[in-house]
Amino acid sequence: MPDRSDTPLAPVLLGDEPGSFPHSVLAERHPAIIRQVRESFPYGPERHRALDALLASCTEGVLEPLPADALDRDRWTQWGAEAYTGRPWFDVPWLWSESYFYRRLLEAVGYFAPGPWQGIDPFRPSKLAELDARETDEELAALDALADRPADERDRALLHGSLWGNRADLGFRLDAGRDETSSDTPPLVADDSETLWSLLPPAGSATLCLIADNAGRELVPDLLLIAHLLAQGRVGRAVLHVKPYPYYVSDATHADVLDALRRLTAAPGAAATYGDTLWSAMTDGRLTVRAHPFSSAPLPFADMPGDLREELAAATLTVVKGDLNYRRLVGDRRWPPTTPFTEVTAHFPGPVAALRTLKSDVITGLDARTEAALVEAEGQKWRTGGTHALIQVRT
Ligand SMILES: O=P(O)(O)OC[C@@]1(O)O[C@H](CO)[C@@H](O)[C@@H]1O
Repeated sequence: MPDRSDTPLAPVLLGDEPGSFPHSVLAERHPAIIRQVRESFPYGPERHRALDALLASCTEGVLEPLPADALDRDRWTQWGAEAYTGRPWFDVPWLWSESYFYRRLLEAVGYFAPGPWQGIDPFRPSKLAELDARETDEELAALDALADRPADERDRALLHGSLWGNRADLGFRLDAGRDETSSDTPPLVADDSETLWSLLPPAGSATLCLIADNAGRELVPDLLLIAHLLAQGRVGRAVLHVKPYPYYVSDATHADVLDALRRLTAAPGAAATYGDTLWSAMTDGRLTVRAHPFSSAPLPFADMPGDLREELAAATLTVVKGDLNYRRLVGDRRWPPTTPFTEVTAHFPGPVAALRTLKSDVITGLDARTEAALVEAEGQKWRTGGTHALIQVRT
């Protein structure tokens, strides 16, 4: 991360503290994900053995190097593999070990190797179930009532749909025992939405990059937001950044975009109109989908490569969705919550907006009163419970 003399760097989050959220992800969530994946398809004995080996490695062992013939081995070396392989999963930066876990999981199910399981997304059954759920029908039906509302109400509804859609990630739901907090504190802990709208004036034909997070019930409202912005002329061109391979259980890939798009175009009522807008925008090049390798890198966005930096620098606004992308945007560190968002995102190549529900410890840009009220009401649970959200913008 570039030097910012006025904001000293906070310590990087590791997973080594029993009782902490990162530790619970490594010690409990990852084994649960392996169990879930094992049940998702009738994998044969070889795949089961590889999943067993990963389970042993990630709970009691060390990070093992990728196979010598892995096509992305050099890329992982550039991303720090030599420094971290051979070390216990709990002792390296949490962002690194978590991201590497998904790479190893795909290795275990044969996602990359030539053969029958190549390219089969182990999370697809749960992603499709979510897309097919009754709740998705209900959310899409609500678009009918929106059609007659004033423009500013529609703007707000679609922005908030995309924001709160982030609450619906499938990995999060694996934590069945996580406490639901009820609190009198406002759901939005920061709200720079006025600034966001000022960057995307009507008929301004801005270029928007949206760095997507989860598929299913998050991606659908993300796509609806993009369709709305295109239809309003607030955006002339949009680029949707997705993951190059299945990641963090429910993160969106290109295949998930196509599933979501089909869901929209096949829906009754207004939803199909949004779907048609997106379909024609993809067809004529106003909407493109990108799967840059760095999208699944175990590194903060401050380390993004030059080509991606250039692309994002040319955007009027980049919207960064979700919790993991927030960690990558501000740096996965124990920042004091009042650390200015504008300073920790100074490295970003252009104007950037974070839309995120709070599901991990990292937080910046709070005012002292908000932080104090949250702590008073909930201790530290507001950081990880997914019950609060933020819209933060750096112009
Ligand atoms: O990025 P998302 O989908 O909003 O959230 C991902 C998440 O649920 O998974 C990670 C823990 O595994 C945390 O970064 C975060 O809580």
